[in-house]
Amino acid sequence: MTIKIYGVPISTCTARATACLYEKEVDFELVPINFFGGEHKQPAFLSKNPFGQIPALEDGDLTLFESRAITAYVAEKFKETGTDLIRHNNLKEAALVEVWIQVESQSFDPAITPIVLEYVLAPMKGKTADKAVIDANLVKLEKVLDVYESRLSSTKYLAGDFYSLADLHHYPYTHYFMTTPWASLVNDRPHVKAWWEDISSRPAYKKMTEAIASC
Ligand SMILES: N[C@@H](CCC(=O)N[C@@H](CSO)C(=O)NCC(=O)O)C(=O)O
Repeated sequence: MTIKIYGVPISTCTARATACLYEKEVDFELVPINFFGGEHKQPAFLSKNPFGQIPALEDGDLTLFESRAITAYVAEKFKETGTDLIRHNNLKEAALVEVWIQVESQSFDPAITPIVLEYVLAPMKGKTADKAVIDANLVKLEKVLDVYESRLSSTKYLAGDFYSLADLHHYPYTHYFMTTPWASLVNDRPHVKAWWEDISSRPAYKKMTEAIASC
């Protein structure tokens, strides 16, 4: 049974889910959703995600939504193959992976998302970016990245000296953020820069960006 991902490659949250499948080297079918045509708000998709947001996953009779729940499922289901993303044989390491998964979701994502949505998505919709929103969230993002700089001065990756799902979750929004005029927030922090260069050199990231570029 092939796993299906419903979404579009340029969608950051779809990309988070597909990056995990690429990292685990799991075959899947991407079922395109006509995002700009509003298909994600139609009954057929709402039956997969009542919140009307992409991505959704189907694996046999299981349907999931929320990209981080999807990656957790994939990482658990395929924990014995490919990259160990969740450190399932080491309780302490697994707990630290969860800490930094939550940090990405609760602190990093809320700061970086508005910047990317304003700078990248707004023009796609013919709108001008709201500079006040960008400026306010750049301040928040700097504070988060200062914590990352400190953490990454003592560990190679966020959860420890091993790559994990916590690092992978940063792929999509950081990918877009690095195309904005504020990439220096990453590049001016040596340990954050080294971390980003390391994790974005992985094949899974390259496959994710190739899929985005193919749109
Ligand atoms: N917490 C969820 C967010 C999904 C989401 O915002 N999806 C966007 C596209 S990705 O940027 C989306 O579907 N937006 C349309 C909408 O919110 O109506 C997740 O991680 O899967």
